[in-house]
Amino acid sequence: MEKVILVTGANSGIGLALCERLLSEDLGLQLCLACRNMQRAVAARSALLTSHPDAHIDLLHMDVGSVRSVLNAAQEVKARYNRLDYLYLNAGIMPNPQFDLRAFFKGLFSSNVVNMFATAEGLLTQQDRVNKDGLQEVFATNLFGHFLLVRELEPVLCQAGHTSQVVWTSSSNARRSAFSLDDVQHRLGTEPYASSKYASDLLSVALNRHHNSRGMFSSVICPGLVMTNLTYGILPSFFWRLIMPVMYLIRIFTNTFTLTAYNGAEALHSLFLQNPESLDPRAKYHSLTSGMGINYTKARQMDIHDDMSETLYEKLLEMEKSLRRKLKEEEDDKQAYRKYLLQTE
Ligand SMILES: NC(=O)C1=CN([C@@H]2O[C@H](COP(=O)(O)OP(=O)(O)OC[C@H]3O[C@@H](n4cnc5c(N)ncnc54)[C@H](OP(=O)(O)O)[C@@H]3O)[C@@H](O)[C@H]2O)C=CC1
Ligand SMILES: CC(C)=CCC[C@@H](C)[C@H]1CC[C@H]2C3=C(CC[C@]12C)[C@@]1(C)CCC(=O)C[C@@H]1CC3
Repeated sequence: MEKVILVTGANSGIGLALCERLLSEDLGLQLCLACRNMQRAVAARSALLTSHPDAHIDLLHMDVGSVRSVLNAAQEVKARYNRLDYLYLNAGIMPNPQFDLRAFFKGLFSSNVVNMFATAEGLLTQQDRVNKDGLQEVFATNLFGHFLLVRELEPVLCQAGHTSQVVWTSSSNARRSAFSLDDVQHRLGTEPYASSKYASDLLSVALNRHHNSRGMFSSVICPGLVMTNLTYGILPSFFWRLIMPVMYLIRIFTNTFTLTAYNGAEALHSLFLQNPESLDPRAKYHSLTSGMGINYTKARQMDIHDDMSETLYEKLLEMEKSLRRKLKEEEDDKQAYRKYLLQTE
């Protein structure tokens, strides 16, 4: 039977490279590219079909940052497929990044230099905003929309006699000190990206606790530093090209500068080949590239407390409940208004 794979944010960067790699591995896959921009989704599908003309590739409109869009898309998935084997939660944003040049130069001459290049700790802040659902945009896109998607897709992910894999594209930028259970959306801080990625690490552990017994397994990967639209938002592409020789040099010391989307998708691809039951639920799987350009995946333990991951899970369930209630009320109001218009005509 064809394996069914859904990838969010599949129209560019690491998501698109993953699709390319999966098709090179196995042409008998049913790939579903879930994207917010259908024009870019069509272009991505065409590019994949150019290298794999016999591939089965569907498109699905989904804005992971919008509750309504996620719910509609999930309905569509359940109507199209009767089971899902892999769910890659890859879409992500880092809006308005600010690079702290002073901290960078200070870090360059400190003993923390390798860690600074690997994690960007202390170097980046972002400006977030509130979206139409009243949620912080980074939280809504990188975490909550994906959480809702998993919840909605439970019937196709958790099926008797079948295992499924949920894979989060997290980051080395994920940091416990950037996250607070009192402010899970990171309304008050300046590192919403690091916070949302740490939250995804916590959530993955909680999902395993609640769903492993029903055949659903969740894992977390880090793609390393990859040249994509996301990183071109931090520094312009011409600048990245200019410092490329330095980047290859740094790679010798960190192995985290994977640099290409193909390399960055290494851990995603490697998880695809593994039995989900054999994966460590508390590990983050890192895509790494050696100084010689050899790709490999390495599991590292995450900095996670069980009680913290459970509290986040409960808070997300609460948030889901109240957003669903709000949507229902909006729907009821609309219907009442339509009825009123019909009566007054
Ligand atoms: N590049 C890097 O160095 C690293 C990246 N990551 C993570 O990797 C993942 C992929 O990013 P990357 O490939 O680098 O960057 P890209 O910007 O190339 O890819 C991000 C993808 O997510 C999509 N996306 C963004 N917002 C939404 C939304 N609301 N609904 C649906 N899709 C959306 C984008 O679509 P669109 O084209 O419409 O914007 C795009 O397809 C992200 O989660 C990122 O945080 C983690 C560590 C390092
Ligand atoms: C000389 C040289 C290589 C300069 C680049 C300095 C910084 C712009 C980078 C150093 C570490 C990088 C990094 C990221 C962005 C660019 C850096 C800050 C990420 C935050 C990108 C998104 C992630 O999810 C993790 C990356 C960690 C490393």
